[in-house]
Amino acid sequence: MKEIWTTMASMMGVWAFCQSLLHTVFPPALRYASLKFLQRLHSWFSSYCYYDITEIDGVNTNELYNAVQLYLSSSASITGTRLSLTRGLNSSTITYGLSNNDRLVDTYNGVTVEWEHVVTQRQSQTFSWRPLPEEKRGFILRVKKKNRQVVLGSYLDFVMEKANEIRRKNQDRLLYTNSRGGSMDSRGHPWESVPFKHPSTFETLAMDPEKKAEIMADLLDFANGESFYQRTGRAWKRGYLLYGPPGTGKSSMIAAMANYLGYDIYDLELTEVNTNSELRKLLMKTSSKSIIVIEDIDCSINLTNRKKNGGGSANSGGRKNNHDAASPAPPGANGEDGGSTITLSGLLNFTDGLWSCCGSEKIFVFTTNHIEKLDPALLRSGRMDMHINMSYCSFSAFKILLKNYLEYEDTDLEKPMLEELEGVVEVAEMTPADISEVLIKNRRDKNKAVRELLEAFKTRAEQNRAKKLLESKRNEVEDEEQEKRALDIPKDGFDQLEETCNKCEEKDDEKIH
Ligand SMILES: Nc1ncnc2c1ncn2[C@@H]1O[C@H](COP(=O)(O)OP(=O)(O)OP(=O)(O)O)[C@@H](O)[C@H]1O
Ligand SMILES: [Mg+2]
Repeated sequence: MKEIWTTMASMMGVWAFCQSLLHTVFPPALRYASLKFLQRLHSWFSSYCYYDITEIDGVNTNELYNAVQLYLSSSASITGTRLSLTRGLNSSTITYGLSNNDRLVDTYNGVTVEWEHVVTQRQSQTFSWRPLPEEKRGFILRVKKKNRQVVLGSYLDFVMEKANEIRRKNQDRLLYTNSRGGSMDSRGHPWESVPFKHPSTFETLAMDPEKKAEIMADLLDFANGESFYQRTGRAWKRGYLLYGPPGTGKSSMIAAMANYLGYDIYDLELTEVNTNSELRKLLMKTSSKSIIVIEDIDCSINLTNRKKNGGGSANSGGRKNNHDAASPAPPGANGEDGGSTITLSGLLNFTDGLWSCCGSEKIFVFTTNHIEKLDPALLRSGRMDMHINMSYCSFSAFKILLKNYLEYEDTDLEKPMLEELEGVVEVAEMTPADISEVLIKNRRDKNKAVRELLEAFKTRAEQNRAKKLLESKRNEVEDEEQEKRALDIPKDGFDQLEETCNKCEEKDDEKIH
């Protein structure tokens, strides 16, 4: 034992001597150069290569660093007694990651890589416009040299993609609005956002199950259709027009779509947008995987006809200063696109032009209570690919409401009652909103709720019948009056003609005499 200690002491003495010799013989510059040389020598002979991914790249945050951190948090191989936990802004989920100086091995397409999280103290605060954190953080990726191409070619893209997916899954949906008009916030963002927590889903939506399934399949095809859109040369976007009377579930459908696909919603208030270029800027600042909504489009802008100038009843509830693209621009307007007003043409470009595909995977949804007021140009396929009629409550939709509000199944209701309801639901022409009000009011007493609804259906059905009768009578009377007028016109004309002829004859007679 004593011998070992003696040997160790003498070895340390030799090491200390060598070090002091090195310090005196070699100046610092030479020392640095030889260190570099040794490192190079090591990298030549080593079968590995290393990539540094630092948290801050110059003065900007390195997106890849954040992505790697998020990606590794999903790794099944993360173990250990010390992990770092994070909860991001607008997120209700906690993610965990590698803590300082920990390592993790990952495999991708048969290639093994090793990640190390390195945290060191920042030496001195260099000058910077914004204060830098005291710690320098980064990842070192160790890869076998022969696998370098795989890592640089596709692994890092895969990491970024996976991280985005995790971020979306962890993050609450956001609802954006442009209520600030065209002005931007300090980060140059024209949209304001709040967490989107609407509980509407396709399950809670009362509508014909077949129609519902068709819409869901269409949405899913869209979301999974990247390669299809790429192959066919189409921008990866889709337009839906939801039309129907108030209270039939158009807004609820939008919320259900967002919840189904996990997309954010941009609720575009057209009346707050002053020019086409402002509209374009707003579009540029929308993210991928989002639904851009324009509600009550017939009330927001004059959309009667691109070719005609202004006017039109559609404008009555909307803006006064808009004009059509084809109409002469008012003084001060800079022409069609950069003009000082927002036009239908600008809106069409917004949904279908080159700008509509900035970012990708976007859904446009327009809603209206009056489809007949919309310009056909806006409705054509490619702009509004699917027209969804949200109409009065059908019997199948009614059964969904019964199930949602009263937890009723078909079999819970007696057959005569069910048949009676079936006979009146559709003629009553009540909206799901009307029906749900009755159900909410009586949800503690299911039988009372159904009885009250049946009464409401019958009353409304009766009112509708009376209204239709009155209307047909009014039409009959109008037709009769029109017929009479049609007969009157030639008669009046004939009387006038006869009178003129008589006068002429009298004059002729006078001349002869
Ligand atoms: N099809 C439906 N399924 C389930 N609930 C519905 C449906 N339609 C309407 N409702 C209920 O009625 C309320 C109003 O519906 P919603 O706002 O979706 O109607 P809307 O068609 O957008 O009306 P508006 O044209 O006035 O904007 C919602 O809170 C929802 O609970
Ligand atoms: Mg609505």
